[in-house]
Amino acid sequence: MVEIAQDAAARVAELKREAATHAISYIQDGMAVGLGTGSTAKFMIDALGERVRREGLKIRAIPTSEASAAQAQSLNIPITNFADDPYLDVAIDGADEVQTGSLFLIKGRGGALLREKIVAVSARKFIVIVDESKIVTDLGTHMPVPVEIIPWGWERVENLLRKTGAKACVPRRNADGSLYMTDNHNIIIDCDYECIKDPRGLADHIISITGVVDHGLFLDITSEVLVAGAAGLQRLKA
Ligand SMILES: O=C[C@H](O)[C@H](O)[C@H](O)COP(=O)(O)O
Repeated sequence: MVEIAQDAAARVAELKREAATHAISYIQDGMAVGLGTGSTAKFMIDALGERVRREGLKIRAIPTSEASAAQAQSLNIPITNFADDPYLDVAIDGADEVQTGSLFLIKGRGGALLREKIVAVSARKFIVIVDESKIVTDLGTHMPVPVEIIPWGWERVENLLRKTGAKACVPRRNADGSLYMTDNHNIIIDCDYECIKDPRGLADHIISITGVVDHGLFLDITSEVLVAGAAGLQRLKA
């Protein structure tokens, strides 16, 4: 039983690596690049670091989390900022769910949704890299929508989030029971909708709540999705 689970996890990791490896072919000398967060983005940053090392690829990067920044620095990928690079040529990131057709996403399982969204909307091209298990017909099927909120008065915001149609709203916690803190020193409420029929309406409702900083619905942002699956690599375009 344990071995079967390990095999399945290894297969998924291989697919993530495949999507990540294809994505870095979009990156060329001189580009400013957004670096995502999570296990798929980690493969992408590793592969990018390898191109910097072997080919002398000259790029500048804005990472979407402290973890991705540390990884990029360890691989000698130069870091830039929005003062020097207000627009990025391309950003590459993973996702928790991708809706077929619309290419709307749920992101933020790793807690990096806010910086990820800032980077994604600042990029001329936003490339999403996933294994095929992330593709859904309706958002919310497998994942809750993470909502980043300021810590002060969070219980009030949680109450209001329950009124957005969520079946459950759960503050994210660390293993020791303390509230999980994002890199921006905010907290996250995971809202489970089971099946989101009106993503735009829901996004508008959530963002209208004072105290909400942002949410993990990424609508009308994605340029292309690279999906690695058993049958090979598929490119979904907006
Ligand atoms: O906050 C985390 C991000 O949105 C990740 O990109 C997302 O959770 C996908 O992560 P993974 O590539 O590990 O499945």
